[in-house]
Amino acid sequence: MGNYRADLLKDHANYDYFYLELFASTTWEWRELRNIRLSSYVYPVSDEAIISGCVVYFLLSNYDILRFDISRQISSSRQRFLHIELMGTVVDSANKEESKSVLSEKKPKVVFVLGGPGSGKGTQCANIVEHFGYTHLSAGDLLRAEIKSGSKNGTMIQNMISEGIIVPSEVTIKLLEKAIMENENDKFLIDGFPRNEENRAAFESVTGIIPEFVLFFDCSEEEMEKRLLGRNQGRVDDNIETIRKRFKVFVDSSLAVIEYYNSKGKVKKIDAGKPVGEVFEAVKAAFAPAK
Ligand SMILES: Nc1ncnc2c1ncn2[C@@H]1O[C@H](COP(=O)(O)OP(=O)(O)O)[C@@H](O)[C@H]1O
Ligand SMILES: Nc1ccn([C@@H]2O[C@H](COP(=O)(O)OP(=O)(O)O)[C@@H](O)[C@H]2O)c(=O)n1
Repeated sequence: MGNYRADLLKDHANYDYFYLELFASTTWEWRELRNIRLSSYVYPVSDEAIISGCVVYFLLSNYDILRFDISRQISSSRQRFLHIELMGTVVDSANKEESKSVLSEKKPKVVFVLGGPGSGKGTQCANIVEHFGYTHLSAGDLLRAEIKSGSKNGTMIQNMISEGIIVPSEVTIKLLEKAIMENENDKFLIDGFPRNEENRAAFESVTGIIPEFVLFFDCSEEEMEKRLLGRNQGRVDDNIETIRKRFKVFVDSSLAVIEYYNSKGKVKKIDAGKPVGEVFEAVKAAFAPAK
């Protein structure tokens, strides 16, 4: 059981600050815990905590469990520290092993399609399917279908999409694996995944799949915002407040994935700010066999 504050100090990445309100039924007082600092890579999965005595447990998006011991709040004259510990990770190891063997037998060819929200990933994937015979798997569509199916993860996924937060990898990877296994095709466009380093590393280790290449749709926020506000598909996250959060998540978490694949020479960057037809000309060139 590591000390979470110590972990955070080692990590110089971005932090997000959370606010917690607790009702002390003995004193009938609300206690406010401000500025709970978590690395931006993780988020509380839901606002439901498990409480036992003076200890509050939260499940985080990377399946770590965060433990707050309210009775061990340390005060100094200027600052108040909260005693926070990381409790270890929830891992579905049996399932991981099973899926690895199944997918590694199939050995599908995979192209990741990445880019900011509204950069035109879905639009161009439809064109690629028609011209190059791939099957399109949109991570966002699979998650939305999971909500509709009434799955036990539905509420958690719904909350995270409404906030523009990235759903834990285990959930998304299972949906992708299932979709790949259920389809006879062996060529897949995976759109909107991996969206952070956790997504990327977990997908590689669970499935053993390395993408052929990564198509990156590069587009200005101004243009993406205009497109999302005009998309009109009734999506809960296509409102200005959530759009801004999604842009932040893209810059803070998703760009790192593109940089990783760029360092491996796998990124094909497309200027996605142009009209649909022009973007598709560039996409076609990216799929053409190298001469
Ligand atoms: N090149 C483009 N120029 C103008 N509008 C576009 C272009 N590509 C897509 N769109 C529109 O922008 C919106 C977002 O596109 P979409 O393909 O759904 O993006 P993403 O899958 O990256 O979120 C849609 O309404 C789509 O019709
Ligand atoms: N790999 C992924 C893909 C999407 N998502 C969630 O689904 C939302 C919508 O993703 P999307 O790919 O359908 O849409 P865009 O944001 O690209 O327009 C994201 O904001 C995330 O909340 C996720 O958690 N993990």
